[in-house]
Amino acid sequence: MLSQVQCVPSSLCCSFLSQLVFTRLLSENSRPQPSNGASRDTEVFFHGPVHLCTAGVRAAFVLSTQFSQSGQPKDYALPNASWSQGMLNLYNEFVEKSKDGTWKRIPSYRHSSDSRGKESYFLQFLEGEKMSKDTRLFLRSLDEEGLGFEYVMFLNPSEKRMVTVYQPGPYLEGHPGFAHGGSTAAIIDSTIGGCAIFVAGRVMTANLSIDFKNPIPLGSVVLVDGKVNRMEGRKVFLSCQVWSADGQTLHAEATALFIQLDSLSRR
Ligand SMILES: CCCCC/C=C\C/C=C\C/C=C\C/C=C\CCCC(=O)SCCNC(=O)CCNC(=O)[C@H](O)C(C)(C)COP(=O)(O)OP(=O)(O)OC[C@H]1O[C@@H](n2cnc3c(N)ncnc32)[C@H](O)[C@@H]1OP(=O)(O)O
Repeated sequence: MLSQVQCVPSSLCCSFLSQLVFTRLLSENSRPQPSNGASRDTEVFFHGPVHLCTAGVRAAFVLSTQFSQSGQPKDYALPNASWSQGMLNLYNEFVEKSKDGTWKRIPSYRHSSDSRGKESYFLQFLEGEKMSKDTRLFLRSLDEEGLGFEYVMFLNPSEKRMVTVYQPGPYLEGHPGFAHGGSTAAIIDSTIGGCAIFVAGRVMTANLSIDFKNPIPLGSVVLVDGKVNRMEGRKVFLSCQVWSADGQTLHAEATALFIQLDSLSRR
């Protein structure tokens, strides 16, 4: 139990918010705790050569693979000490909205294979896929908390909508002090990709068009709000907006086309 409290910034300990976060952590984590008092998410590393095959291109990488001490994959879509107060506020807002089932927090793991069987919405996408234990999801590729993509997604199934509470870290810098546009494209793609997967199963991005309206300061918190607008045969049309946490600044607007795949194995 102590290890879970340590995930929450100490300044929050007496606040109502900390109660919410703490309660949520307790309810979402029923995994057994380590007996030695160490954090459940203490990281253990090993190194080994693996082969990554993508679109016919083969390359050898040496990667480090991360596991929680309990042996369970770490869910990165839960609060950690790098999350700002603004990030926690938005997270708690959507956790509240999830209590009646309208919204659903999407767990997030470092490896695609760790997601298999854990989230029924995405089971169709993951079943039958060839997934290596040693590759990493791009947005979860950094070991240190807070340096890259800190985010949590919430799905609204009836609205075919996904929101991502997102805090870009310093390794995503483009212009000094601001997030690189490519990182913004990546979080948009992943957010609407989640929507597209929900409605259509296996999909790939065919087109993504982004208007960058206002730069995103590093360390700020934004809400990436994407939804499916319509499906025509195999084509899934989506749109997305990126707003500042206070809803006052529109950072980016996007439209996208995803194509439903019959099978990834043919490529
Ligand atoms: C997000 C997390 C949620 C949580 C999930 C939990 C666990 C999940 C674990 C892992 C999930 C991983 C990632 C999350 C998901 C998404 C985020 C990343 C998504 C990407 O980052 S993915 C990489 C970039 N992506 C590519 O690397 C695609 C390269 N590309 C191709 O592989 C082909 O190009 C393809 C397959 C797209 C289509 O090929 P194809 O042969 O199947 O289909 P075809 O060409 O026949 O087109 C059929 C109809 O679409 C029209 N059409 C096609 N392309 C168009 C275009 N660009 N503009 C306008 N119309 C277009 C045609 O005109 C025709 O239209 P019509 O039927 O009317 O004639």
